[in-house]
Amino acid sequence: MKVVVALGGNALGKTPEEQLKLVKQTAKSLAGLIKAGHQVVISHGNGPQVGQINLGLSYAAEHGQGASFPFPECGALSQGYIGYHLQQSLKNALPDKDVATVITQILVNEKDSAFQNPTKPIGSFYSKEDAEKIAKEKGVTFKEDAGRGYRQVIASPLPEKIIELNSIKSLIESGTIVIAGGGGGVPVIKTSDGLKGVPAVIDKDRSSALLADNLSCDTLIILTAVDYVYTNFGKDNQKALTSLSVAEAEKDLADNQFAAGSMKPKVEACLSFVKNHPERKAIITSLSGLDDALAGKLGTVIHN
Ligand SMILES: Nc1ncnc2c1ncn2[C@@H]1O[C@H](COP(=O)(O)OP(=O)(O)O)[C@@H](O)[C@H]1O
Ligand SMILES: NC(=O)OP(=O)(O)O
Repeated sequence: MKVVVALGGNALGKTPEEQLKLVKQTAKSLAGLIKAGHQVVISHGNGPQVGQINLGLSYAAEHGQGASFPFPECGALSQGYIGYHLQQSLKNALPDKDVATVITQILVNEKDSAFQNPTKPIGSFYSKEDAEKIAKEKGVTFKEDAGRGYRQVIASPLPEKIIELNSIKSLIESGTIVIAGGGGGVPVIKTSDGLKGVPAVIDKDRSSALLADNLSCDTLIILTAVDYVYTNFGKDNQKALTSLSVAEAEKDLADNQFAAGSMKPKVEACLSFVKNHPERKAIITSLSGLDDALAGKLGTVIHN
């Protein structure tokens, strides 16, 4: 199997301690896959982390402690922070292997309509009242996130091209375990001066699907906080989906079964990866469910 495994930012806990514990557990499952001879590339989200980094550095700047950090720089910091935990945990699980995080830039289109309609939830969850107050004070946008509260949202353009793809391929060929495309990749545009970061957060599910496609993978695994994709999620009649064909997924998407900014981009990314590729499959399950999902006992499998 050639697989990209994407770890959800929201599933990585709220503190460095929680994140390291969760990453360590997942690294054991990933190490098992690698030991079994599969080619595994790892990516991860950064929604809560990039929001916290941005908030903390903005607060410091507002209090005269250094400069404020633009979003692309915050995205790069989040790749280092989460990549460090993954690198350390994988190295501990597989001492004979080399592990490396590639700070990854991903090209987006500056005319992408996403820049006019922010949808990507970042940072912590707030009550409606607090969200309205902060939105007014700071001139930022908040949206309700899948029944969990209100979060700041930022533009989330589509990933078009992975700038460091050749470096990622070279590292894989040398036998290195690669962590890439973290936080969806730092979004950059082409200018007459070369590449330039833009204030946005790419959806890591979409960039993980692009990475898996570019690496000719047969499998994309998205690990999040739930064991399955559900229809009627959160309602009395919610139903766990063990198997989801392209046609079924398209119908459920049209029926608005999957929340925007959370489960919808995951299902769309899996669809884009498997559609018209009968040899491919995608799995959505929980971080702790990876072993069971690989044994076919848990998770939602998206297929043709
Ligand atoms: N139809 C659905 N099925 C399962 N989970 C859903 C659904 N709709 C919304 N969700 C929510 O989406 C969350 C996963 O999205 P998110 O937290 O953004 O992912 P990530 O772990 O990648 O950061 C789940 O934990 C769940 O709360
Ligand atoms: N960048 C990104 O998609 O992050 P999450 O996985 O935290 O949503």
